[in-house]
Amino acid sequence: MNANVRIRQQTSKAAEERVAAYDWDGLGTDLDAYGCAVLEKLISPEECESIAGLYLHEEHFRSHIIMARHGFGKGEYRYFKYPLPDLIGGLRTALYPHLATVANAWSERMGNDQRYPATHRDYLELCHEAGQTRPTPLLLQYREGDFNCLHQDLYGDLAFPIQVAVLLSEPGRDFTGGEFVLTEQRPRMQSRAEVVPLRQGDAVAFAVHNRPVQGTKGNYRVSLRHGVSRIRSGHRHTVGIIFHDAR
Ligand SMILES: O=C(O)CCC(=O)C(=O)O
Ligand SMILES: [Fe+2]
Repeated sequence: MNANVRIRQQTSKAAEERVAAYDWDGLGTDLDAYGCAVLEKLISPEECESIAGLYLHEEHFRSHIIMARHGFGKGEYRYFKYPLPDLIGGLRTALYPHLATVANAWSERMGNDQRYPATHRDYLELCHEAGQTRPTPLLLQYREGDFNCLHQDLYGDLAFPIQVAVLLSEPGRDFTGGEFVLTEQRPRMQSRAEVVPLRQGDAVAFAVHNRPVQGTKGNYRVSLRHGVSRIRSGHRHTVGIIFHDAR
């Protein structure tokens, strides 16, 4: 085994262990109740700095999006290339099976036939067979005045229904404003908003587009969007981990 392979395996083991240490029953309960759940301190401040620092190194990325050019808001992001940086790839692989359990329960409750395989490798194979082969993990950068409009990260017919975003900057110190926001549109009802307080290194797992809500007459389906409120001052970086690949 060469040194690179060994380091990669250590990182993915470390990612698996850190992810397994969370209370997944509690996170599942929060996802069911609110459409989101927070994994506090998923990555260390040093790891946050080193991931945010990749932004300037174009060789890690396949594309660069200036949000204002597309009407997505204001700010910018870059999609990582394969192979993903070890920590991000490791977390994507390690988070997936826990989230797939929730995703499968949601599918069943919404009366969908879709079931998600137990490993991310098998899920990616389905994406690739469907022509969705481009990696979706991304690194976002916001400055004062920037914001991210409410949206859904869909990149083709296949969509894994839960995604994760990790805040790489420290609120109050590195930036102010810039809250992570989720909205939930209930059928024939007014929308509900959820603001998710995060510290540096915290991850939020949240519904990508739909989720079931338990009502008095069974489950109904709500439609979600997420975004970021205006950055009032400073700089804010996040890394987004999306489990389906893109067309
Ligand atoms: O910057 C954020 O907190 C949200 C980024 C985002 O839209 C995503 O990760 O999909
Ligand atoms: Fe997003």
